[in-house]
Amino acid sequence: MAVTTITKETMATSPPAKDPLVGKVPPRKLTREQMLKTHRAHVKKQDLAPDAPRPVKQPVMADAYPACTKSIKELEIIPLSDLRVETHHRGQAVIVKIISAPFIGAGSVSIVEDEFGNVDKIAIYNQGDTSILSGVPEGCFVAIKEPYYIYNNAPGASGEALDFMICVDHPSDVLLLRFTDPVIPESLRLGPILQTADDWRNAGDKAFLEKDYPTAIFCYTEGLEACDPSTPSDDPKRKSIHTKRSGTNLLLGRYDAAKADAIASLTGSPNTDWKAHFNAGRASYGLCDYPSAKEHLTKAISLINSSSTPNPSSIAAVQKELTRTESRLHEETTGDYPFTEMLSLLLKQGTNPTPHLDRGSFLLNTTIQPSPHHGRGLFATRDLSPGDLVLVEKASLMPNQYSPTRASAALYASMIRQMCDNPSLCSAILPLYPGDDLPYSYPANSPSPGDIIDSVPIIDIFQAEGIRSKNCFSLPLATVLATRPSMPDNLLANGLWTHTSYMNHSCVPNTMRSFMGDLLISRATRAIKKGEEIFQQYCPVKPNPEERRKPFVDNWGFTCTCVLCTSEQKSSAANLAKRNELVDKIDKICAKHKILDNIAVNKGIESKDIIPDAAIRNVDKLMRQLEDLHEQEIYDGHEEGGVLIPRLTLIYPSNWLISAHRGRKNWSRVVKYSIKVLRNFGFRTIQADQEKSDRIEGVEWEPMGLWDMDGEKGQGKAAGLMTVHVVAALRRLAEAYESLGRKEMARRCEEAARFGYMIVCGFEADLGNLDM
Ligand SMILES: C[S@@+](CC[C@H](N)C(=O)[O-])C[C@H]1O[C@@H](n2cnc3c(N)ncnc32)[C@H](O)[C@@H]1O
Repeated sequence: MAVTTITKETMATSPPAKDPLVGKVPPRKLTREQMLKTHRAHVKKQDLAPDAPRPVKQPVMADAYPACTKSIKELEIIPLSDLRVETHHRGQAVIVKIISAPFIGAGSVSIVEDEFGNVDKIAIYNQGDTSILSGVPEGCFVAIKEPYYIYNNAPGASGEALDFMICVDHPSDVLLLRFTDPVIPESLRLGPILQTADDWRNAGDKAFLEKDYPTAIFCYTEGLEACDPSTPSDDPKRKSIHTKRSGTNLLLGRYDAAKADAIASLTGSPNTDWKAHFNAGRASYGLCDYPSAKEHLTKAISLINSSSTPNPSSIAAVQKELTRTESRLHEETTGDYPFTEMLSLLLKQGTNPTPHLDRGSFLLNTTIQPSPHHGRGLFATRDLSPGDLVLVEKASLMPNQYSPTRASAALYASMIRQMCDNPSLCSAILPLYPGDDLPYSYPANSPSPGDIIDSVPIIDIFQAEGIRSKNCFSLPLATVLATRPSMPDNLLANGLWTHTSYMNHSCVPNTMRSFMGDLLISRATRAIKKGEEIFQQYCPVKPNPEERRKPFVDNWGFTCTCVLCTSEQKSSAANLAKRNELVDKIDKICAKHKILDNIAVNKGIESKDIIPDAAIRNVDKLMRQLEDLHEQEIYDGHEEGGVLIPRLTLIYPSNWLISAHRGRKNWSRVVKYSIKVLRNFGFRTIQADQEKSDRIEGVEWEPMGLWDMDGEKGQGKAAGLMTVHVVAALRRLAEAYESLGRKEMARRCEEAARFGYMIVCGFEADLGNLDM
């Protein structure tokens, strides 16, 4: 079923303050008949619309509570009749049988019965489709560890009987029990449904053929349990069930389990062991563990070759996997990617492309270390030049969901499901910074999220949501496509890149991030020395310093101390206030005379009108006043080792003036204001220095000077901010020089624009995309 929307439809309503029932056993509950009748009516309605989208529950941080970290064996089993209202039953558990079909809403709601005949309702959230518990079939047994018993309707709602349920948020708080599990009370047990390992294996095979893979896994597991414990561990029956379960786990994307089963199925005979290594290799590939994949696949080939009758089709199948594994290893070690080919692949896929590219991650240029700014950061492991690839990382998680209202819920659901399915992922995801909102922590030296208890990893959904919100990125299908004016800019998915997540923020960073499918590409925007911290912009920065600060405080809980933010703090309050007034005035004039500009932000805004002289003069005058309000001693390189500090509020009027003059083919003015745009983004050009002497058009200029601004002296302090607007200004400059007959300058500007566009898009993309 599709994961589509976030809803709180089945969330408990908060009890009123001082509710006398809180902490007490309810005085009366719905009877078994009432409960089953209402539930069946819901299920019937659901059956009439089986394809209705399945919503996702969004956790509410105010209600956060820790996951159970104890084994079921350590907990006191209590009857359902002991459950107290709005209470987390720490140290206790219930064991119940599911006695109804589930109602699938934001979670799975079922009716359950305990060994004493007590009946209650249970809502299980956050189970993935690979788990039987996402469907909670009637007749299965579950243990709910440290159950949370809540109101299911508003207490005292007029005319309604009080209704309660057990709410299971953390997926590891509920265990699917095997039919013969000794924790199931004797009176509740049905006795084994099937008797022998062969019966269970056949049942597994049947479920497999019906493509009910979670049930197949359940049956194979029962089959393994039913194997005679006195038989040796290399019992062929046991081995064959492991092989089957390995293949099924591979199909479900449960690579950790698939690999463990493959290894458990090794017999010592090349005739069967090549298959075990083949499965282990494919599972390792699924886990992006390419060295291990190569090892297993190489072993598989040598085993096939050593058998008396090597099967050519088996060799071909393994060789195919080995070849692609070697390609991933090549990418991981060299950073060599066919980006243009990758883009064509994304575009070739038609209307519903999958963003998942079969590529490795190139991370060798960076390492995680403690940062003076916050916690841990990413640092360069070697000197990098402007434009160099800093890293390419394949998303650890990235659902194919580009609808803005659904993208974050889809990523949250995928995080939970993937960690349950592949517990080894927990070691990459759970150390990420979760923010400071969790009202509890897990004591050191005792089990905590990610640890395996009762055969499943402990997952805390509130912690996971904190990690999602502090570490995820939004992304288009490809950044180069997003720079096309014709592309809608609201199609954004959400993903998690666990290595890049360690990068701290700077408003004027030394790298720029772009995307290609599910690959995050980061390139250096200036020279970075080995050992230097690497920064990225968490979100596009606002020109106004006050507005700029807000998202970082609100969403990420920090105040930025980059050279731009600290420099701007030195401006007088009076100057900042006057700047705001001028910006308002300029905005009003510009809004009246919208300009034609094909850079990304102006998508869809077009005007063929010639802008009146008076408006141009006015904007020019106000812009000069605005320039004068940027104190030279702060912005013009007298402080901070000669670094030019961006003057972001001046960019919009400079761009407007470029377009206004371009409309009149006044090329010398286009040159003047394009150079101003570059300077206002913090780039020093030789020409910009000459600007005041009015010799703009007579000065030769070295385009690379744009990027390598200050050499050794400015190392780590340069503040040029690379954006698609810089590229657009360079193109305008090139066009203007061309029109003025200055071919060499035009060529150099075009070359600089291409270089900038490579940084913006992550690869050498065609500048023509900016006109599409
Ligand atoms: C994605 S994490 C970055 C890695 C983080 N430093 C860590 O130790 O895991 C984002 C968090 O890092 C912190 N952070 C990032 N950039 C920062 C900066 N420039 N100054 C202070 N804190 C920053 C904020 O707390 C933010 O919520």
